[in-house]
Amino acid sequence: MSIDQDRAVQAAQDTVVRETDNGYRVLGSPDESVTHQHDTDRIPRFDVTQEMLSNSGQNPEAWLMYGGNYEQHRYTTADVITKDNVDQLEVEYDLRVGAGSSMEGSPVIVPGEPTIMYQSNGPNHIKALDTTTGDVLWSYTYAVPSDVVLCCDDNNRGPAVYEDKVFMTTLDSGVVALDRYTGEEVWYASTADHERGYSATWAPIVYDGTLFTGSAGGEYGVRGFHTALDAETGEEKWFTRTCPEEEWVGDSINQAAGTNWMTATYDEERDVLYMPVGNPGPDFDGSVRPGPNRNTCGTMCIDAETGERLWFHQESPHDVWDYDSASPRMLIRDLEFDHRDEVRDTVVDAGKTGWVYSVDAETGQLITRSDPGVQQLNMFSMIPHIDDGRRGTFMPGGMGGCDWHPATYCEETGLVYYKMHNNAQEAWWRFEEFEEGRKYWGGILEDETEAMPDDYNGHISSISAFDPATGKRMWRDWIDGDTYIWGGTMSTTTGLMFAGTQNGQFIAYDGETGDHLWEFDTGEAPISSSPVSWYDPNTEKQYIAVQLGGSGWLRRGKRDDRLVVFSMAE
Ligand SMILES: O=C(O)c1cc(C(=O)O)c2c(n1)C(=O)C(=O)c1cc(C(=O)O)[nH]c1-2
Repeated sequence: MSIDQDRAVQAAQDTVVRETDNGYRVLGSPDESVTHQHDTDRIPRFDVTQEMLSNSGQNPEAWLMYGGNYEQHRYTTADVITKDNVDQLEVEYDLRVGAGSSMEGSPVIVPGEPTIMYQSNGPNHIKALDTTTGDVLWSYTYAVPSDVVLCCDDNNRGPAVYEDKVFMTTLDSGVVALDRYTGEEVWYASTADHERGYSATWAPIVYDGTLFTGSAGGEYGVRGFHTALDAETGEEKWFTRTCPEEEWVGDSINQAAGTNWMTATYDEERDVLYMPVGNPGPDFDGSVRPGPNRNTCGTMCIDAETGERLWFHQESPHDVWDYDSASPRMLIRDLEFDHRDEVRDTVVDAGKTGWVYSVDAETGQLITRSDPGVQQLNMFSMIPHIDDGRRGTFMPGGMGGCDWHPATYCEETGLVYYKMHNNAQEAWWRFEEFEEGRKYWGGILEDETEAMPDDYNGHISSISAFDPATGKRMWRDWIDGDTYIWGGTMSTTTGLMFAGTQNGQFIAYDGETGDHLWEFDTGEAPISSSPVSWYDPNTEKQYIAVQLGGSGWLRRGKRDDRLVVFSMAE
């Protein structure tokens, strides 16, 4: 298939390379935001309605939001690809996107003639593509200011759509709304001051004309918040701080962190949001913030209408390990807890601790905590010292367990599938003065091989299937050798589960047994993203799209940024 490859990299060619002041990443952003238009007439003109969004998870032809549906199941009802034929999956096209940047995102698929994909990547490039040909119809690059500070790369994890617009969070803690037919800017809203250390890296979510977005910057002593904007105008509807002032000691609330830097889950029946919440600030030195540090490292439920905080489930009280709990929450309705003779709507997540938690959607009470997904050592049992020279080894290290990586709930198998990081780290605790816009860690983490526990099994990652009702681990696949997984999972109604590794294997698993049914070799391009899938009646094919390229905190792997689309004819 011939694709105009130049169009795909055009957005990247607009960039000028700059160093961020923390010296961590090189940003390539133009001085002014740029739109390139190509065949914009090819994009069918119709509103993406609330009804379409609400039905996204059940519509095999769509993937209309980050998690596939508001419950964030990352599951498709498209059924052309099965356990029997998955080994015949073929590459439909392989597009270089040319940003040389973080590729952690997950595209959105709007069905139509033709079906359109909105695909974004760091630093704030977004494109509209004709999914049948791979042609870029427009592209847009946001002018990221050069003084943004980022803990973990210039990430962008995906767009959101609503009616005639497409939305993207921007690295300077903002949201930009574009005309989804032309790629032209409609509005921009800043949600916090990026010079103070705030940023934004996740995909926003829209319900009934309201866009929900959050805060990143937990490593810079910011104060985490969630906010709702009018999707039509960008005007603020409400703004809620994550951590309650009355439950923090003294001034420590001003650097409380507790950011929510991954996409919130919307519960259409209760009209509430379940939000992942990260570490308290500073990350390691807990002595300057006595107490449990509510509401950090856990799940927060808030009223979507008012922003009022309703309940909080904490996974690491008074955290000193950087145990963010960022992986998107999955809402599983009417989950049967046979051993308790109960049926509950349940919010499921895994934190960096390495456990999967099932909590009651109504009250936030813990129902089940799973078997561990990885090896655990010294967690919560060490007493951190801040006098120089004292340090401690703990496992999982600060990368998890499960970091930001989204999981999938397969309605067919009834299991949830989590990627987890199996590494030990050493933490050094030290006192640091807070300075606005500078890293505020209160210590450092080191990834030393001597720090590995005696019984370390040598595998950096595992991927596991858990029963969310019992917490039982049904299977676990230890990833071989020195490679690891740093992306999300996706499942299908035919019982398949897909995930990619950092040494470039894209794997189709039998969701029931964990057997590898098919592997695609990307030529060592790492996979740091989460796949999506859809069926296109125009071509009578099911597609799977996955972004390739480097990512985030680990910053390993080639910056070989591509979008690969696989297909299977009916
Ligand atoms: O506290 C925060 O605001 C925040 C933000 C981010 C981010 O925006 O990517 C990460 C983290 N924390 C973090 O703790 C972390 O481990 C992490 C890994 C990654 C990545 O992209 O691989 N981002 C982030």
